Amino acid sequence: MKVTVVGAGAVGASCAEYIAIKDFASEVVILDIKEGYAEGKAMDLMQTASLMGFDTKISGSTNDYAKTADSHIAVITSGIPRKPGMTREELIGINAGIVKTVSSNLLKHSPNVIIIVVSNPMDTMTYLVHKTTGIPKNRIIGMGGALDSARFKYRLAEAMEAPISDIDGMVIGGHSDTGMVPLTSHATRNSIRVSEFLSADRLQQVADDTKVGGATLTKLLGTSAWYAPGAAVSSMVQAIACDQKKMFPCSTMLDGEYGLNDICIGVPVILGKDGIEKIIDIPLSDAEKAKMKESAAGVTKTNGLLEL
Ligand SMILES: NC(=O)c1ccc[n+]([C@@H]2O[C@H](COP(=O)([O-])OP(=O)(O)OC[C@H]3O[C@@H](n4cnc5c(N)ncnc54)[C@H](O)[C@@H]3O)[C@@H](O)[C@H]2O)c1
Ligand SMILES: O=C(O)C[C@H](O)C(=O)O
Repeated sequence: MKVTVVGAGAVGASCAEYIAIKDFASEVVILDIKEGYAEGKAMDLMQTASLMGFDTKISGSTNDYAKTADSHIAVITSGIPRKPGMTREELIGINAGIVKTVSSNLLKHSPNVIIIVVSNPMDTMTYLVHKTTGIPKNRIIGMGGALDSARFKYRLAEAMEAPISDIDGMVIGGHSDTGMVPLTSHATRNSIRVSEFLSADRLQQVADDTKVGGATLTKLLGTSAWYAPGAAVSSMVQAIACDQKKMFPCSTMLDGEYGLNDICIGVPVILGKDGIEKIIDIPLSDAEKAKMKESAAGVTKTNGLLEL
């Protein structure tokens, strides 16, 4: 199983590291446009192999896509991250051109590759890959909900003073500061609804903190986060590589599900060897439906900025 990670920056390197440590892929190729950068990251990571106990072979490439040939899965992390005070949507001007070129180059050498889009604004970048490559929708997956759900569980555990392993919960909708829809009414601690443990006000605070999770970290770090994003991507790559049939909220092209069409937005899907094997259309409350509709309107507005 060969995996390519485009972008050897913070998220790309973290993603490659977690994939290697989990030791399910035979080969990871990291590619970056910056001369020598991917090769350096790959060599540094390979020098952790004997310490961390993995056999995955990691190599680097400076913009040579021939080295990515016959990849099963490719992760696109290339592009600029936001700085404190910015929204993800403001990155579209630079990142759209990068994502378009990168996805086209990947497909020249790996025509059957499954693409995971990470670069922001992620839902719109996922839509762009659909519109410009024309490959089947099961092979284009946007990563956002897996990360947002991990942050939701972190905030729920914090509020309940509970171990995170007790918590289950999911965030759907657009991967933006205002567009995320944390499903507080569905979240549980060991099968008991979290509303049994937390007041409505505290639950609202958890949802609000979850939605600005990326912005909070960007303010603290001066650039956006990488550990949890890298871990989220690696879990999705593993689900596909190992045909796990696991459920993650992912950005996917909708054809009527959730009452939405011609939009990529976060909804629960099953990930297995074919990529997105099923979209799960769960019943939402009227309030959640209204939030999802508003979120979709935001993503559609950003999609309108694309030059297709
Ligand atoms: N979807 C999510 O949940 C999520 C999470 C974290 C970050 N992100 C996004 O991921 C992107 C990367 O973030 P980062 O922190 O790793 O940034 P970074 O600046 O650390 O790394 C980006 C890398 O992309 C490379 N690059 C630029 N153009 C390229 C091209 N044409 N081909 C190959 N490589 C190219 C750069 O040289 C750089 O090394 C950003 O857009 C960020 O907003 C998304
Ligand atoms: O917040 C960002 O800009 C990066 C990423 O989308 C995140 O949620 O960490």
